Amino acid sequence: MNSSLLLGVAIGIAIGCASIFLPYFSDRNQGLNEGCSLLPHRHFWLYSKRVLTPGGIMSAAVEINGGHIVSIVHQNKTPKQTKRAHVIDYGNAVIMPGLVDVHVHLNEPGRVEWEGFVTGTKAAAAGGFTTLIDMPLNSVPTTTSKEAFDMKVDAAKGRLFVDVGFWGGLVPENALNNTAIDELLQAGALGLKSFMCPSGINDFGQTNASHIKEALRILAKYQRPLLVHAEIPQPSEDEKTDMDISERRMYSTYLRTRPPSWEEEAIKILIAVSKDTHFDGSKDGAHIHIVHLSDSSVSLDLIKEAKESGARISVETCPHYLVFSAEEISDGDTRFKCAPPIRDVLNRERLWKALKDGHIDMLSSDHSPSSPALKLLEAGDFLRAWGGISSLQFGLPVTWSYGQQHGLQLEQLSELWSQRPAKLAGQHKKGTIVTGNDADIVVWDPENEIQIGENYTIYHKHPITPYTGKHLFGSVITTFVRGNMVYENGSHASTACGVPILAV
Ligand SMILES: NC(=O)N[C@H]1NC(=O)NC1=O
Ligand SMILES: [Zn+2]
Ligand SMILES: [Zn+2]
Repeated sequence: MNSSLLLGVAIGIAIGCASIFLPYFSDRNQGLNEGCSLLPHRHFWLYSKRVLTPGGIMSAAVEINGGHIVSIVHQNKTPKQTKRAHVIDYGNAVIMPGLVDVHVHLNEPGRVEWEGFVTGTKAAAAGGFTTLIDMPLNSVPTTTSKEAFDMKVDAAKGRLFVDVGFWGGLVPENALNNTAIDELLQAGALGLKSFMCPSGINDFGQTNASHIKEALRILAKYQRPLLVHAEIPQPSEDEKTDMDISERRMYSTYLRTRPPSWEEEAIKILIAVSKDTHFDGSKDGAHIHIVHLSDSSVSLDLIKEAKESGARISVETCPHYLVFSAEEISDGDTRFKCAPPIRDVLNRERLWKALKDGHIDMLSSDHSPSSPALKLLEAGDFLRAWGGISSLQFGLPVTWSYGQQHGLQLEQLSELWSQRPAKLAGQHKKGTIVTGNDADIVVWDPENEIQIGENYTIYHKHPITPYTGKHLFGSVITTFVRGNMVYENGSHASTACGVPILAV
């Protein structure tokens, strides 16, 4: 045999072997970045008797390849394991879209002692969240310029266990500067966020109607939303400046300082502003999203009316407004301090009704922790403590457990936590289990009982939370982000392979 023939035979054998083993190799290795996933496969099937799809909950197998959902097969049996694709049979556990939280304060760079990309996204993964959208405060600098935005994205690289997008900040300093806003949006901000009252952070000032109107003009062009903390301080008759600590410890004092009229006034102005946002003949208009609605009375009625008359307005509420009530908050227990405040039981029950009836579009955590000292737990001073509740990891079991008592179906819960928030953030490949979408999935057991406490690992930077001691239903088994198994039963992937999501 001459040498060229020998070479030909050798190549032939090599190709033959490769084609026999190629499917196996490609499954194990193609696109697989060591450490990103607890599962050494890129091509696999997830099977369970309860897969939540837009067509309902069904017994099905979901095929995942290269980070995407490539098929969904309605079947009553687990698929056969092949050399090409690995199969995980989750039995009766629920397979549903990973949760998307559009309102999280990760506080990095600059205030990593409050929370951070690593701790926050590990908590998210353990709670079944696959995408977070980070607020432009309380990091240092606040995300109000292109430079600050680029710093934020740089700080996030290699530190994310789930995917994270970013809202830019709208403040008086940039609101009337079209170039600055353009640059922020071109850098990749998914939309803007502003406050109509003091934010608690010095370099994030409050905006007025003119600032908001000017920003909406630019946002409409990009078709990205403006998120607004809708409270405007109202003059009050019993405003006292000389309260002693015993008065400042009372929850009723704090509640009186931020009445529903603050929310009402802001929402009235936003509705008025939103009426004419069809700038330059644009037919879609700008989108205003009201964050963390607490008042379910006049404020909610105003929103309902505006929506009925065609305004492009959406609204979120948070688990703490749905679970707790003013009546049960002990004086001095500043773990419950947030803004707007948690109101009475009647208010809470009306929020549930609005959620069930579809008047509230989505849920978000408003996870806004601080370092423990700032919560002033010892003094219990409600007026001076940091306002913000730490809760990111518990969103799913909390809203499922209390939602069940209020007749909320699993399909509705998934719309509120995944489908609608993904849409708000412009993430059309996320939020639903459909062919072609990112394989962002949570597998969980809705019947399993847990207690937030000693035997429950909290991954937030600080464990301080008003949910401590709560008995809940629902435990997360596995979380997949773009096909990477980033969390399973108490373990995270060794490498942080979540990516910063930039608007294009
Ligand atoms: N700055 C900040 O995170 N504030 C948040 N905390 C809170 O309770 N409401 C908010 O808007
Ligand atoms: Zn807010
Ligand atoms: Zn917030």
